[in-house]
Amino acid sequence: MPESINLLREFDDTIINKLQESYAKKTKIDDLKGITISHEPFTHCVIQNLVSDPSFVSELNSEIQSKLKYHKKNNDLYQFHQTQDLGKNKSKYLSKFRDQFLYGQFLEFLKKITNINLSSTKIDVTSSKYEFSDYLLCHDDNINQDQHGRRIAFIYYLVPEDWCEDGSDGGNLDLFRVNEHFEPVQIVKSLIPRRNSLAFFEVSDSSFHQVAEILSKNKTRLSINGWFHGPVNPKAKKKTEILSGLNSYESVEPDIFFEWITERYLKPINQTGIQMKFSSSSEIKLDKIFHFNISVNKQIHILYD
Ligand SMILES: O=C(O)CCC(=O)C(=O)O
Ligand SMILES: [Fe+2]
Repeated sequence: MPESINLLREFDDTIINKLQESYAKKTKIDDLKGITISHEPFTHCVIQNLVSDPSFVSELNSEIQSKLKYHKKNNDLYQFHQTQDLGKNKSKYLSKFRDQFLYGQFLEFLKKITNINLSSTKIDVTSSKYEFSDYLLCHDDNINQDQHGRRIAFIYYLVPEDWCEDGSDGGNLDLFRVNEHFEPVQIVKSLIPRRNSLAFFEVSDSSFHQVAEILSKNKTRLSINGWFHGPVNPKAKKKTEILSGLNSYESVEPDIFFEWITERYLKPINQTGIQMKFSSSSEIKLDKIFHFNISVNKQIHILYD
């Protein structure tokens, strides 16, 4: 195994400057040493042939498929398999990819191109596996955060070499245009995953995307993906959606709140656990959160009063 893995071939300053300029001025770059930057529907970048050593790519591919544990994720918004956060995983190739590449060369590259002061201590990393009929419906990756949060989403693809270029295997990363209310309205770009390529984009209130359903019955869409963190872009702060006529939670009297919520959710220790789980997996299921004796009518009355 090589001592260090190289992000692409070496980049000289002329290339870095061109990429920086394209990112800042929203001009298009089409295949500059395998790198493409486009701004429709939102700024995104694809780097082909990311890791220069092909044997590293196949070792990494076999290692994650044989050593990592994938858990089924399934609800009405998605269906695929994913590992836990791999921040502390010690597998040989994966840890090299994470520590030398993501926390090293690639972080420096991203900071220069995007001009964002990305954190050098917090990168979320997981691996995802999509098989026949799996999908991930439209979402923006943008979760409410105060000071620090997800800034750059990245996906490194380890699909088989023969993943169809015409889209017939499915699994495109579809990008949506938003309307004036920042609602996703239409797919205007579809990125076909390619082995050893990496896509990244800035997380914002308009970065809506989805993984289209996998159509291939025998190919696996494997990836290493996650988020680089940094100071939250104030412009990307999500507006809290309050349905018209629906009271905001601040207007619910404390007494009513305590009457509703079951005791276990009021214990600080449980709240800390919930917060940690939610921060790491961005989702949580809270069983029996309301007392049974609170009637549906009463709930509706309080909400819509
Ligand atoms: O795999 C991809 O192309 C995108 C994955 C994604 O959007 C996510 O995991 O949030
Ligand atoms: Fe996403």
